[in-house]
Amino acid sequence: MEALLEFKDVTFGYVDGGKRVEILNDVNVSFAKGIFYTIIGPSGSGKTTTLALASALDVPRKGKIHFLGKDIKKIGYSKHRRENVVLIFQNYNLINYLTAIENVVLGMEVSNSYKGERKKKALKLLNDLGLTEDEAKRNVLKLSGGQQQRVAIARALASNADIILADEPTGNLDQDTAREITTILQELAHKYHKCVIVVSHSQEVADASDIAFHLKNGTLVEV
Ligand SMILES: Nc1ncnc2c1ncn2[C@@H]1O[C@H](COP(=O)(O)OP(=O)(O)OP(=O)(O)O)[C@@H](O)[C@H]1O
Repeated sequence: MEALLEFKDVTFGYVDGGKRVEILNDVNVSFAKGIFYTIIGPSGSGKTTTLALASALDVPRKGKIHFLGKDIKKIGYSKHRRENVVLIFQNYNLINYLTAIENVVLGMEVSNSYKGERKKKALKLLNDLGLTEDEAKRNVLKLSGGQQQRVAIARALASNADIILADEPTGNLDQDTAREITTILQELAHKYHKCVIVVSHSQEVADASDIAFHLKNGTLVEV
């Protein structure tokens, strides 16, 4: 299977009190389209840091990250961030004073479609993810947590990025809603052919994924 995103001997750490603390040590891992991955591991092991590197919010101290075989340094970190990856967070990160549709439209490229068309496409995505038209037209603060996370997922899908990164996307949800969102994350990979990489503390989310990695002592190991 063709690798979409590859970590090649990636080492990264932070300087803490004048001392460098390595978080990832020579990590080699590759991610493909159409697959739902999870990264689990103890608190502070570097899961969020791994997503930050995948999205070029941070850059490796040693080693390289490739997108479709090309070093993202050569692609350009901001281009990679803008075009190839999109992030979903535990607290949804929606714009509070806008409706669900308007939030999804914000995730789209402005390029050549009219605003009316973009709104229609946003409504279709929200419908596909289980929101009614009435809910889609509502201010996002008047939606439940699970519905807000669906809006965040619709916004991610609207972006056309191949890689969807999610940091604890079910962390604020009750068990049933968390299960529904997990099923949607699975669909992002299997139905929409995205490369989905989810950081989670939930064993249930890990069990639902195609490939689960355990991050411990600076290394990712498939479990
Ligand atoms: N900007 C930073 N500067 C210094 N240290 C940092 C910085 N960001 C993270 N760290 C440290 O790096 C380590 C890994 O952090 P990270 O957030 O990646 O862990 P995590 O596995 O996602 O943890 P959790 O499960 O608690 O969210 C932690 O010890 C953290 O304190």
